[in-house]
Amino acid sequence: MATSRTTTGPVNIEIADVTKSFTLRHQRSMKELLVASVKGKDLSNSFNALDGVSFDVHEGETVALLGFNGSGKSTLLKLIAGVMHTDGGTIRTRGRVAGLIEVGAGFHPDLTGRENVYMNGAILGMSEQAIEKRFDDIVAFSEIEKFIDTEVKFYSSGMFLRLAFSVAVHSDPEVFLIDEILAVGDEPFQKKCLARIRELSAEGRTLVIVSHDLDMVADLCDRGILLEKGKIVADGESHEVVKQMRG
Ligand SMILES: Nc1ncnc2c1ncn2[C@@H]1O[C@H](COP(=O)(O)OP(=O)(O)OP(=O)(O)O)[C@@H](O)[C@H]1O
Repeated sequence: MATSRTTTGPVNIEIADVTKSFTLRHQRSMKELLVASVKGKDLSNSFNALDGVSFDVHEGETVALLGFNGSGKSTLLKLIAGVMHTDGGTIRTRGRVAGLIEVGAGFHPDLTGRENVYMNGAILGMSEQAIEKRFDDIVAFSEIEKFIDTEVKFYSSGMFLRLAFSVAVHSDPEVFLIDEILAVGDEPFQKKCLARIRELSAEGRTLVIVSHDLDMVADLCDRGILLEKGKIVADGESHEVVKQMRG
């Protein structure tokens, strides 16, 4: 069960009135385009994946981003991670942010696991000495010792996850963002990751997690934020918000 935590610490993530829109691209025939231009009809199909989203996350909070498919959870996490930019509003983060957003993202396919650990560690703000010092621990946690000198293009998605998760937790992040990807790990590794995530949370790190495993995230996180069509419709104790989501 999640324990209740104080939310009066410093703000780690500040999200103010964020909007993000995407354009749906349809194949159009020349005739359709011609008719539309004569009639002055707009065929572009832009929609708001996020629409005026605002909330703060305080240091040490554990937050589950909840919502059905397409509600905007991953988009929001990508914006917080800085791998995508907002169309409106602002996002500010404080401290080192480590994001596990897409399996294999940030890894270079032609480099070996070892080379990617160094590259990824540097991207996450670790010095070369810090990576050297933690290298053996990183590899041991990932349990892919045998493949560490293999080019990662030959890795399975579970092996990517193992290495990426291991580098991220050893980079000592203040803010840890995780999107669904734990699902590609096998059960023993998922359990090990969850135990490590619980340790990070007990140490007072800030976590924001997206998962469709509602019972797992509700237990892991104190707070749940429910998105529906890009808007926040509930923000409260995680089990309560999951209950609301399930109707
Ligand atoms: N790069 C993109 N280009 C166009 N549309 C996008 C892009 N990324 C996301 N979308 C759209 O934005 C909406 C929100 O997507 P997002 O991936 O954030 O939802 P989600 O809540 O994470 O969904 P899921 O539970 O299915 O993973 C969806 O309609 C999706 O199709």
